[in-house]
Amino acid sequence: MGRVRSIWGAGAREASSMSEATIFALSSGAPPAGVAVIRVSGEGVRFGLETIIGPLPPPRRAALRPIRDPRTGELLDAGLVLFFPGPHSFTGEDVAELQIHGGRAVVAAVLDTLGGLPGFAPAEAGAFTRRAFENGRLDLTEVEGLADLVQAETAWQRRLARAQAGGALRSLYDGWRSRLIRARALIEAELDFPDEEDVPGSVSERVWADIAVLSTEVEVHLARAEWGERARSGFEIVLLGPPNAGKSSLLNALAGRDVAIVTDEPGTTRDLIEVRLDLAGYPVTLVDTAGLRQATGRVEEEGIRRALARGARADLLLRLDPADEMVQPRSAPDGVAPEGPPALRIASKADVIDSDSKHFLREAGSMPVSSTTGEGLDDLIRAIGRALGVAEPPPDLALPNRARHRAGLLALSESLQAARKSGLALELRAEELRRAGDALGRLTGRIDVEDMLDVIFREFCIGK
Ligand SMILES: Nc1nc2c(ncn2[C@@H]2O[C@H](COP(=O)(O)OP(=O)(O)OP(=O)(O)O)[C@@H](O)[C@H]2O)c(=O)[nH]1
Ligand SMILES: [K+]
Ligand SMILES: [Mg+2]
Repeated sequence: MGRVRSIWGAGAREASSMSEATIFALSSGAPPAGVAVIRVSGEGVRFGLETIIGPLPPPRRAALRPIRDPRTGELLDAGLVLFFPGPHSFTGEDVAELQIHGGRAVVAAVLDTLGGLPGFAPAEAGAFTRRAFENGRLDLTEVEGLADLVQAETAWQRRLARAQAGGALRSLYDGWRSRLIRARALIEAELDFPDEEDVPGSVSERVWADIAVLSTEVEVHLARAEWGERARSGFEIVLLGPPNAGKSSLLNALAGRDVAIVTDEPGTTRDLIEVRLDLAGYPVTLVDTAGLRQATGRVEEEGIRRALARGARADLLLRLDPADEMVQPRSAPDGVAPEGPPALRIASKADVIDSDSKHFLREAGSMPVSSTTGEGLDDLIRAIGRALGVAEPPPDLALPNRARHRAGLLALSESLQAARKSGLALELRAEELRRAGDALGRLTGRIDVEDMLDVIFREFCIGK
């Protein structure tokens, strides 16, 4: 006991000279779980580990250790301990991971013990990643990729996030940056020594040729932003049609579960009903709505108003009409559907018509679908992919995928284009190249990003 106390006291003095707290957090999911991973980062890691587990394990090698509360000497748990000395760690600081049993009381006791160590403080959301960024282990695009990877729900979200966290955008942008630096150096030389023979005109020509190529590469990359943003943040698809067209049934069929109430009563659905779906790897919000008709009461009227408003800002509409009525119209089709978003026309309840009628409907541009038998659902999912323009993924996964990227790339592209104006004085063209470099620097977080950091790191969960 006495020995433990003396270490405690020494640590407290050490901690007061530390610039930043040693942070710790439960990095795995909420207990109870089979295993819990607690992560610790900062100058106090060595001291903290020695205090609660005894001798440090060799770097990057898992070792089974008892974990004790130094205040009482009580054995809290035994678990695998990993030590990653800085700077070659996730944060760039000394890092430790404790893999312990994932029971609530075990996790609580170990967190409480860590919190009792001098200079130790619970990590805020994103704090580990923020240190990794500040220590130059990650650039801003990799940080964003990690945030997306943790949030990814669908295959395309995972692929994009994995590529970006692994440096796909970083290496592209760093490559562009090196080319810009080289171009600027050559232009500066020409500005400094305008009359010298050793900066021949052909050098300058090559510089501008490469800037032209770079400018095209940026344009091509920027053109993929829409794809990237859609694959990352998803689409909204709204079901519209007359009462009893089978909208709620189709929502349930696509969701694979019983989300919305289905009855043979027209006017069953009144509120908007949303489900988040993974449609062929893309995140989709599918919205069921009230059937469109002359409303019979205030509730239904409001339901229809909401249906139309939501439909008007959808990425895609699914317009349903019962197949038998499309083959033999009994009433004029409703004319109230919103204009604007692209729409797929669906002939619902296709199980009640014969194959000649289906052929006729396809020819007329409708897709026969049956929620009862599942017929036509796979075709519908493929058609949705085509209608949204995501059916053909771009050849690589280095894709701009958020408004921040789009804005930065636009600034970059504009500066490059301005720099290429041959009528402009060389000084001004050089200045535009400098601006292009700044735009890239903001994209990767090398410069001028303090104001954006809080926004970006807020996306993280605690322990990451
Ligand atoms: N045979 C057949 N019947 C269907 C199909 N889809 C829906 N129905 C039936 O059609 C009726 C209406 O279905 P809903 O899904 O409630 O239709 P809705 O468009 O949501 O109706 P409202 O919410 O009232 O606007 C129910 O009796 C369903 O069982 C289908 O694919 N085939
Ligand atoms: K109904
Ligand atoms: Mg319904």
